Amino acid sequence: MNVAIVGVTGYSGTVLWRLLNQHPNIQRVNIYTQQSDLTAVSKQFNWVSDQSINVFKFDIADIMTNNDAVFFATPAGVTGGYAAELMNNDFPVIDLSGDLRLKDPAQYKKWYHQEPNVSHETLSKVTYGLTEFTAATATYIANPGCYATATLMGLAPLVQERLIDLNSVIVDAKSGVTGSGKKLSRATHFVDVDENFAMYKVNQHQHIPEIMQQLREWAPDMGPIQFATGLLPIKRGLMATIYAKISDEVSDVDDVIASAFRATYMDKPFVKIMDNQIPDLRLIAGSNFTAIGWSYNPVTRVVTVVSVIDNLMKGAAGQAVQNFNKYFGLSETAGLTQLPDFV
Ligand SMILES: NC(=O)C1=CN([C@@H]2O[C@H](COP(=O)(O)OP(=O)(O)OC[C@H]3O[C@@H](n4cnc5c(N)ncnc54)[C@H](OP(=O)(O)O)[C@@H]3O)[C@@H](O)[C@H]2O)C=CC1
Ligand SMILES: CC(=O)N[C@@H](CCC(=O)OP(=O)(O)O)C(=O)O
Repeated sequence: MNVAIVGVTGYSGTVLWRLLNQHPNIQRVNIYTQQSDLTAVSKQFNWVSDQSINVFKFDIADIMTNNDAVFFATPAGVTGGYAAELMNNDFPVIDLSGDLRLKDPAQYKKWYHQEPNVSHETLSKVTYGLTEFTAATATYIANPGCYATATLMGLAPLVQERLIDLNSVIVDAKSGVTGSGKKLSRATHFVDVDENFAMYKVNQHQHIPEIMQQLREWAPDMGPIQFATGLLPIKRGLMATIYAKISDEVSDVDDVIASAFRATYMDKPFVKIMDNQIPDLRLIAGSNFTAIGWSYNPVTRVVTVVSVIDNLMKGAAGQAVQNFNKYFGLSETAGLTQLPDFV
């Protein structure tokens, strides 16, 4: 198969390039860019690759003619303008941006602070590609946000099995700096990040509506969540710490929680259930794994669930490849067998 990447010089685009070049079912990776100097783009990669680096001017018609699928690793605001054309041509798209994740354009305007340029009808045809839970059936797959992925995976069994008070969820999530992309900003300057820890977008993060949208599919009476995000002084890794009150009706709580997590993720190759061991970021660094552990406090009846991912792998490029594999009926793990770096 031939695949296209748009946004290859960004952090998740670069990781995607590496994964797709090592994918057993992909013969050729074509890069498309809005940059005028195509040689400069190819130089980022050609020193490590014996194969020629194929870089082309961004052109939707060319992408559809010469590829079997396209991955967009572009900032919010780019894919909305091309989505309808790609869908009308039934061309498979895996979109890493947040442009088509929310079904309601008004929500996009509110949380992304941009005019939505996608219709309700187009949005209704998109698959939200949380790979462990959603069948990638539509040609247009919206890859979930990094915080949304870790949070939803940590909450899924608790919400689906109604083990918790649906109005009691508090999430405290933290990410490495690659999560904020390659563009320079004051908040991600080395001097501000190094040996520091800062909260940001508290109660205002754009993944809140995406998380709520999915939680309400699992439990229509799901209450609002409290959601905070912080910037860790590391490059990669994301931890969502989730607090929720266990429902009064649940007894044998430790066993019930363990059974729910094990049943939900029983046959999922990229999910590691740690039970009462709390995972850290090194466990999953550089891999597509999600590791989930928890601790139940019988005094307060609160469970603390910790869900960790590599933001550029399961949080972006890795899950995008997993969505690609599922859409094309390939082995779910194809191209994704990297073990964690551990150190
Ligand atoms: N970083 C992360 O951990 C995660 C990121 N995401 C999402 O994935 C997407 C990419 O993220 P990330 O890699 O961090 O982004 P970066 O900011 O690092 O890179 C984005 C790339 O997109 C291309 N680009 C920039 N502006 C435009 C434009 N106007 N039109 C077309 N292409 C453009 C550029 O690549 P080029 O010049 O090569 O074309 C650029 O390098 C974003 O939507 C982000 O929100 C989702 C989950 C996690
Ligand atoms: C550390 C950091 O800044 N992370 C980014 C997450 C990027 C992302 O996934 O945002 P999209 O919804 O556009 O895909 C943030 O908090 O906005």
